[in-house]
Amino acid sequence: MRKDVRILLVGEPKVGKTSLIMSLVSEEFPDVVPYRAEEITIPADVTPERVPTHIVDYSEAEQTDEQLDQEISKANVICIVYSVNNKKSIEKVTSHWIPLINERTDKDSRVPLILVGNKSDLVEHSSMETILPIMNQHTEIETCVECSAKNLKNISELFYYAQKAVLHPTGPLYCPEQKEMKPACIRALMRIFKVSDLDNDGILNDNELNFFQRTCFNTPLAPQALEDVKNVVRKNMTDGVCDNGLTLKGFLFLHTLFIQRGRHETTWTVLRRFGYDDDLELHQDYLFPLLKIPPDCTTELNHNAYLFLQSVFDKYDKDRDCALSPEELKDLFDVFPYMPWGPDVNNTVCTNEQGWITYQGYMSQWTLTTYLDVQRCLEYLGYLGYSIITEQESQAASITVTRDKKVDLQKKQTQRCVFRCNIFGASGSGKTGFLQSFLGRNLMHQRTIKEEHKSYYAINTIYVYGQEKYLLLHEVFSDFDVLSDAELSCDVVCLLYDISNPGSFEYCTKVFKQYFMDSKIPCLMIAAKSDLPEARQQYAASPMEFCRQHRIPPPQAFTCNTAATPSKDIFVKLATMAVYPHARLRCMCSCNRCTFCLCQNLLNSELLQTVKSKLYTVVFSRHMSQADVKSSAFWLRASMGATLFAVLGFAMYRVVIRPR
Ligand SMILES: Nc1nc2c(ncn2[C@@H]2O[C@H](COP(=O)(O)OP(=O)(O)OP(=O)(O)O)[C@@H](O)[C@H]2O)c(=O)[nH]1
Ligand SMILES: [Ca+2]
Ligand SMILES: [Ca+2]
Ligand SMILES: [Mg+2]
Ligand SMILES: [Mg+2]
Repeated sequence: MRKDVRILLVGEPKVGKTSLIMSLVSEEFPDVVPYRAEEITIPADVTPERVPTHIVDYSEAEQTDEQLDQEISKANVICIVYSVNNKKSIEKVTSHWIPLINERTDKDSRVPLILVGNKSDLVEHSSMETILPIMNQHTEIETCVECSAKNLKNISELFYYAQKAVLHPTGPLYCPEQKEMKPACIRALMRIFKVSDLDNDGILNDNELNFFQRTCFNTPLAPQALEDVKNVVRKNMTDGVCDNGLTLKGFLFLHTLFIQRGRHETTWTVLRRFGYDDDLELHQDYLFPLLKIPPDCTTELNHNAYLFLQSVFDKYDKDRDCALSPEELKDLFDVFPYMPWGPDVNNTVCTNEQGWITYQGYMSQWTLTTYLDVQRCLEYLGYLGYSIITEQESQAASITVTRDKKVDLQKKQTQRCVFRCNIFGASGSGKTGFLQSFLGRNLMHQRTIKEEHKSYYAINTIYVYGQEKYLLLHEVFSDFDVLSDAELSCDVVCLLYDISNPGSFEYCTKVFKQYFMDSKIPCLMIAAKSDLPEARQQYAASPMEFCRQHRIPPPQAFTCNTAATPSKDIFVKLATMAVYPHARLRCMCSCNRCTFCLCQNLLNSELLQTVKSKLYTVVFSRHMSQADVKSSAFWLRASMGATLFAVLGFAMYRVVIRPR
């Protein structure tokens, strides 16, 4: 809504423009007036809509055509004044004033016009017969009014209409010829109905109506008023009220009624509360509230946002099978102007046997959007009416901006819940297979995925030391020239090669040397397709040697060519490395230097005793100094902290390497 209103009065000389203004201000008819009144500003608190209002006079005797043009382009609403006892001044409305104004304003942003018939005290008859056809012909005419500056009739009304024409224009809402609401208005009200229909049964019951009323007008409806509203609808249509609640049809009828009775400010209040601007588009400020994200920080949904999204899921999972069928999904996104999730989403998150997005998959996808494109997430939550339903200031209240990653590293702890793993590998090395196994899909299943529905992301939850985290895998396109910052900044790097393809390891070594050798991001080498016979890699060092030279954990065998669902162990390892990148694991036997590592959590527990007795080892880190390496006579490598759990029952990877 506009923050102020500028009303311009135009018309033939001597029709009484200046007198109208003076009468409004002094509440009495001035006998003598100047040609042109000074511009006056009425302060917000004395106007009915509480918006400062400027009133501007025009006089041909004092102003040039250029000055008039300027005033026309500055005006928000123009009153064309004629005198009811002066035929010529009426003719001039259509022959001169309307065309002049239309020429000076562009078609899309036409200013509303008000036809003002002054000096009604001088005649018995009304000019409406002449005026109504003009009004029907020119849709930009918002309203017409007859008044008298002399006996102060309809003066304040005139200015109120003018103000209202700017603040609550009927143009976008209603088509007077068809006597019905315009499609854009109906669409907006349908969305509002759907958002307000909290249980998605197609009816606004008393609770939902009261919530709606409270959100829009800040007061609940009295029980009697609620009944009255329903009775009005009942009287006018058969299916407007159902099970003692308002149907969509009834809801739309009510608004048509408001508008037809000239109470369109009611409909505007509702529309604005739900984020619409004067063109009935969702306002940019509504969809994209300000949210500052400093560099090296990531974005996650907070607890309340997950609760809200859960309620949305429950609302649309009508058959309660914990998955959204295509129809249910379509129903959910009905409040969006477009379908936000394409078929690739089904290959980014977990689905059920039918290939439908499960509850877990649904939450994962929201988490992904929040992480990768928080603006989009804000937009989506806006369509769902997040701020209205949760009674928050804006969607920004749903987002946690995490602490700077550098601080996390320094303090050696993190509150984050979402971690990103970028996967590099030569073309055909099995990256997609790796991503899909994270969603529990083996090779057989993966073959059913259409190329055009493929996703370069996979996200799922994983437990890291008993805490649920989201791990986001991203397949980096193998033919890159330069890597974007997003592809370089992640929490853990996966270098993946195909053990059966002798040329595929070299690619990993190149990527590693070029981008990650000197970075602090932990790296893990994946020996993919481990079900196939191993070929000797065409590279100076074997993968094992390469890893040792560069102090990264040894290659991890992986295959998704299994009958059952692929194992999750590798993803637990990755997630652990991502969550605890600082875990410069040292000696776990008796050196007491394990100040940072995960075993700190376990120090006092029996678990550690078990670990100690079973594994007198140095868990390897590539941040470890040469001295550390040499001093250990016998050491065993495993992928960082994951080892701890690996020993305690998980499958474990161990290599014993002779000291050099
Ligand atoms: N009877 C009657 N006379 C009016 C009314 N309004 C204005 N007049 C008279 O009409 C004459 C013209 O009024 P103005 O207010 O100067 O008209 P204007 O439209 O401002 O004229 P310009 O500034 O020359 O364009 C004056 O003599 C007013 O007293 C009215 O409502 N009734
Ligand atoms: Ca309902
Ligand atoms: Ca379902
Ligand atoms: Mg004047
Ligand atoms: Mg691929």
